Amino acid sequence: MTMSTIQRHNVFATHDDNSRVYDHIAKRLVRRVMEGYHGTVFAYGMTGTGKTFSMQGTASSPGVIPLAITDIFSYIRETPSREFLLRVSYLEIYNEKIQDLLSMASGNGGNQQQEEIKLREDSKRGVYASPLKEEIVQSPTQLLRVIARGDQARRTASTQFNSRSSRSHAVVQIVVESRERVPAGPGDNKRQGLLPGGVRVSTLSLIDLAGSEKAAESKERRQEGSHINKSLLTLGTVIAKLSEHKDKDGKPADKDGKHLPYRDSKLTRLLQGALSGNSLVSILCTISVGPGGGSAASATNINETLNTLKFASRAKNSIVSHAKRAEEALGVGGDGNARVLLERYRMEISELRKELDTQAKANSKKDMDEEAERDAEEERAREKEAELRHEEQMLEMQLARTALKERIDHLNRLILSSKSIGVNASGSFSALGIHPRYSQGSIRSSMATSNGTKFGLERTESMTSSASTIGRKSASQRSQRSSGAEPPVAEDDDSLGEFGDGTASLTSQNRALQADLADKNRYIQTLEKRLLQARRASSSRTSVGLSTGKGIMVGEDHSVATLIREKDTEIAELRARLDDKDRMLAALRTAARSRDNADRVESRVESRVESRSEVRTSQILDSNPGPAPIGSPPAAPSLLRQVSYLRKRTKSVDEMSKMLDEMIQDRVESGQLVRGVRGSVRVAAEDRPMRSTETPPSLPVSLPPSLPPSMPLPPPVGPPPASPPPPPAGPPIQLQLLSRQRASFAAEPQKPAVLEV
Ligand SMILES: Nc1ncnc2c1ncn2[C@@H]1O[C@H](COP(=O)(O)OP(=O)(O)OP(=O)(O)O)[C@@H](O)[C@H]1O
Repeated sequence: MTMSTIQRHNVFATHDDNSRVYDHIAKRLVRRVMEGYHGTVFAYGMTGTGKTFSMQGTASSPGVIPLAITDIFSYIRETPSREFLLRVSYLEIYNEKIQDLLSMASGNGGNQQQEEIKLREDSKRGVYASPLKEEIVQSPTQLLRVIARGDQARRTASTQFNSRSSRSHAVVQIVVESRERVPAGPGDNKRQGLLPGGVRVSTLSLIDLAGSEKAAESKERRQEGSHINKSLLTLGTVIAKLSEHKDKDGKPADKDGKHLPYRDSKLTRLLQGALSGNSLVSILCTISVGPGGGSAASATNINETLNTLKFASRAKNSIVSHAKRAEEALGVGGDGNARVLLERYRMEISELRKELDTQAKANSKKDMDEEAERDAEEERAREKEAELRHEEQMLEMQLARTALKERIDHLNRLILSSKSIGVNASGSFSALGIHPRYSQGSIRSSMATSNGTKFGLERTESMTSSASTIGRKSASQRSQRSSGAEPPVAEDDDSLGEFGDGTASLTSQNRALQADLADKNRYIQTLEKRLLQARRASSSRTSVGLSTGKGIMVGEDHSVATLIREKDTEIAELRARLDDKDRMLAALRTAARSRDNADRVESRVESRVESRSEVRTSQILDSNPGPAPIGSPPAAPSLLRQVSYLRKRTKSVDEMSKMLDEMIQDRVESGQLVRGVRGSVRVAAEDRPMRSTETPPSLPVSLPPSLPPSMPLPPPVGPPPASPPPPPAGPPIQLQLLSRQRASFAAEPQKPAVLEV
């Protein structure tokens, strides 16, 4: 074979840059790869002839690999009807061992332990190295950076012909996955339009072979050269046989019909698919035509150049590509399809999208729930505010109710005071009426009731006893009735004729007064209800202020304020009427006491006359008088016993007077009473003189319930009687004074009282 017989295709000179070389040998192939064909571009030639320079190029003159990468992404940009996924691997065959340049640490040598990479064969993928790291790249820069990292790990060394000679075969594989885009429907968005279809997988292999070389000086270089030469020899053998023999089907085979020796080297084994016609192949053969070195070197270069040209010629004639576009793989079944990342990613994306939709729905539902929750919170806040407002209104109404109830209680106290006075009057005055000596005495007091507990109990007791004592007549009159049933209170005739027109009794007056007060209470309750209704009807908040002088002032609600003022006026009138009733009761008591005094004086005069008559007609001295029976006076007491009896009575009266003095002194000391210059005593709270029409108050006293009705009473306090009273038949009577708490009546300014002794 001479140079003239060698067919020359796309021969480039030294001054031709890499882009021109790429455009002629690789550009169309790369485009085919993007369309689904397998493609292989490798550089073959003697060491130092520019293989690496042509494949990688320089920054100013990029080679086939960077230009192919540029075209790959340009094609992706120009093909919107498809979507692509790119993954890249980078390996080297060094001394017939496969090294993963992307898994190796940077630097020359690759000392890092790696799992042995073996070549495997798959019906769909063909021959491939495994395990091999693949990196998915999304941009030209990223892809170039990955390849540059592998270049740094590639083994290079200085040789006789190249200061940085490649000592291995380097294989860059770019796997291109692509799939047709399905137009989005009218209701679909852009992403939903990317419906999964068949995925097409193709591989672009860019191989920078090590240069064949003659025996090197160093053992290492010789060993490397041996493996390099062996692999290149096998490659040449395969290509030579491919051009010489075909099987009956026209497929390349050796002369015996056996398969070609691809397995004799890792290089031919890896290039089996490409060399057998399953891939588009482009071979770049480099030779050195210029003078270099000595004559020996020139002779070597010539031989290598001839070998390269022979290789190129055989390859051109033998490598017949019958590559077909890769079938679109549907689904992810099988080992081959398992590598279709685009499908897997698409399914993963679909699943993630569903999950995203689910989360979006959940978020939407959550948002709705949160919005509902916010609405509920706002509603609760409004309800709480309304509740607080209602509570404030209720509190204001409660204040108004409290003020009203205080007035009601005040009126009730007035009523109870009136009743108590009546009871006490009936009890004490009845008792005084029963015992004329006490009713005749000068003890006069007016003690109003208080709400004290002790006093309440005493008052209750007094009221209980009043059922049998109220309105009783004098002892003589009572003794006349003693044989019969106790007359009812309503039949009390004491008051008849004593009270103005003489038609109404004290009880009747009390009942009328209480009925009147009950009516007033009901009216106050009605006013209270009207107040509440007015407050509820009012939309604006009203402020309620309590005025001690004017009662309740209700904000701007003049009608309510008017009602309250009217009520206050009625209460004031009611109070005035109560005072009038009290004065009327006091007048009744005074009249009853005057009548009792008259009866007692008459009885005392009769008793005194009888006593003197008996003294004259009986013997003066009685040596053995004997004890007098209890309950009846002695028929003929001796003078000495009379004297003794008088002393005892005097002592009893003195004791009672002493008790009263002590009580009055206590009240004077406590400030409740004020003693006058003439010995009179008045209530300290009294700020106005007692009117002449008012009845002097009487000191409430009560008799022990065990006191027998027929028991003689001690003499009244005051001027001693002209003659000694009949001798007592029993123990001296002890007056039970009501407790001091009754002095709290002083807090009632409307109830003036004067206590005189
Ligand atoms: N066309 C060219 N223009 C300018 N310089 C070139 C050209 N071809 C090769 N060179 C230079 O020649 C030297 C050797 O080139 P290169 O390393 O590419 O050879 P090689 O064939 O890869 O050798 P080896 O097989 O030993 O790796 C490099 O310094 C490179 O820059």
